[in-house]
Amino acid sequence: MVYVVVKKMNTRSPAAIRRRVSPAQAPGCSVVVSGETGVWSAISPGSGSGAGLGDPRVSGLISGSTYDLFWDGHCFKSKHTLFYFPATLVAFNQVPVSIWFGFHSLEWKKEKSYDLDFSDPSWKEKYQEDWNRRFSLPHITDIYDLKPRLTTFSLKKNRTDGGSLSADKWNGYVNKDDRALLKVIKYASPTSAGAECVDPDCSWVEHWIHRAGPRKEIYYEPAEVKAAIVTCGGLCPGLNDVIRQIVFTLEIYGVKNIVGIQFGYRGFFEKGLKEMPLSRKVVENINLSGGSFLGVSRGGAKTSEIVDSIQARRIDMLFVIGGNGSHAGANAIHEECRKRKLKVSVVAVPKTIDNDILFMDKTFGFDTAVEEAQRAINSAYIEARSAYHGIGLVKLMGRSSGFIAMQASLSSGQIDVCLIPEVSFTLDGEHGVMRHLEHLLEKKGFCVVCVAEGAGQDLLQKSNATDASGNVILSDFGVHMQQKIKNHFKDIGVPADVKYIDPTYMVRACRANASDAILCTVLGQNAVHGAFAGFSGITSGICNTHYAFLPITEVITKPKRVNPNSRIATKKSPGCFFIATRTRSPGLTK
Ligand SMILES: Nc1ncnc2c1ncn2[C@@H]1O[C@H](COP(=O)(O)OP(=O)(O)O)[C@@H](O)[C@H]1O
Ligand SMILES: O=P(O)(O)OC[C@H]1O[C@](O)(COP(=O)(O)O)[C@@H](O)[C@@H]1O
Repeated sequence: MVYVVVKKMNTRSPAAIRRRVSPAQAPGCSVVVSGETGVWSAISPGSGSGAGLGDPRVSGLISGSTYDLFWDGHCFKSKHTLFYFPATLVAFNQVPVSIWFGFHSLEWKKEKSYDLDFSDPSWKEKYQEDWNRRFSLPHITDIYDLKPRLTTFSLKKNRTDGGSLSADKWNGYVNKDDRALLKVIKYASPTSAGAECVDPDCSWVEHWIHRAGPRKEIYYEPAEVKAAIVTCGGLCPGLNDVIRQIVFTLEIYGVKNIVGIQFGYRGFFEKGLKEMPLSRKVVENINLSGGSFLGVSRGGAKTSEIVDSIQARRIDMLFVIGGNGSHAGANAIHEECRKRKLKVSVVAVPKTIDNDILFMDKTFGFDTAVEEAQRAINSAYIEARSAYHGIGLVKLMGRSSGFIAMQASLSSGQIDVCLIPEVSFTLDGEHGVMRHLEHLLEKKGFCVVCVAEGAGQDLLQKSNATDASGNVILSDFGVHMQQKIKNHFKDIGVPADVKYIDPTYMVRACRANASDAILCTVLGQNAVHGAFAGFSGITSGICNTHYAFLPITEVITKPKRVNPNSRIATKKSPGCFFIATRTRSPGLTK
């Protein structure tokens, strides 16, 4: 299966940055890349003239056929095309193919370089080899012939007695071959609860990822390093904690030149946004408040200009704290630095209250957001409980993933209905949400509903509008629900007192809670260890309870989403349920 991930491109100067692949290199390869209608920037036949969105050949391509992909001199046979946030500039001929790539990065991966043949006795080795290749970490020695030096980050002083090694042998560093297992359950059968299987027998297959932490050898002279930190996307509790830890850890290595880039990627090219010199003294107390000390922004990512700026500023290490979009940006910057043969380490730290980053147990800020969301739920509950036929309605963030709504609902124990983007439902009719609310008012006299912002989008009028980063601007489902409930009960002549709470920005503007603060500390430290170890194009996360480094290309293939059939999603706090399908009665899912 070939995945092509093309994300959020602005088309300001596409012609200047097209990269052409010769059709002659792809004999017999029948096209191409697919994507979401509406965000294609331009598609043109071989001549290169832009055809655009309405082109019937494009619709034909998008309508679910199977195509092969030509990339990098190879024709990859694919069984599925599939994709996510496309918007790159692609031009094609029917056969053979020619593809131009737009200036924002097109990340692609071969998920498998072959079709797995389970009758082949060595299929497992092949699978694991492929996995190891995919999860290997890009390193500056891939393009440079560099010798490491002994680290300046000493752990000796941290040793406590009682270890099995003598003091002179113990060092506490992470070995470059250390790995953590991403998946630890051995399912006896594909029918086991939550089973994720590679083959039909659900054989045990090891999925190893690289362990994060300080290495004994480093690839930079700390005294010569200039390190920069940038925070992008939306706010998230803990941003300041991560900035602070990165600065502290850089200083421990001996770095003197640390700067903050203001207001996201924008700070790289917007005149008037100066670098902020950072030091322990400057960042000492920033964790005491929410927000980002450096400022954040969406949009404006022009990779080549950013790298020009990195070059001009002589930055050696760039720490990008952000979500899926920022990671795609970080990877594009890393690739561009490689192309220009710059010795720069680009290391990301996953940030988003949505908790939608692949492979991560959780992203920092998520816990805090859930905790904060519960205050709103509790208020909605009190309002609903105290009113005659009260209906409390809370809208929480979660563009494409309903983790906050789900966790806040489960942990509060006060929610009757939770609607998330991953589960479709109807509002009207026998099996609709409204009928269930009627039933709740009749039985209990009140009810509380929680909706994620991305829920029910198929029931609303679609908008093609996007924010500055290219994220689709969603229709407001919370407001829609509020009106819908009011109108419904008015229509059926049943009194209902609806109280609507939208705490979205309060949930993410607050300071990190204790558990997030610890997560931020470790993630920030590990990001610095990763950069000094010479990795670039990586991210630092917590996966299966272990701190790990992952190649960015793997974590941005798609957003992590709630599995509505998972055991956590189906574990219900008393009275709470998720609308399960269009056809089943919500009442029956209880
Ligand atoms: N595919 C991409 N390539 C390069 N930069 C990107 C890409 N997608 C988003 N960005 C940039 O990353 C930054 C943050 O993206 P955004 O989607 O707003 O937030 P998040 O990182 O939280 O997902 C923005 O400046 C945006 O322009
Ligand atoms: O109003 P803004 O700043 O665009 O943010 C809204 C978005 O922020 C989020 O909470 C998280 O976004 P990020 O992935 O950028 O952190 C989304 O759920 C929501 O759609």
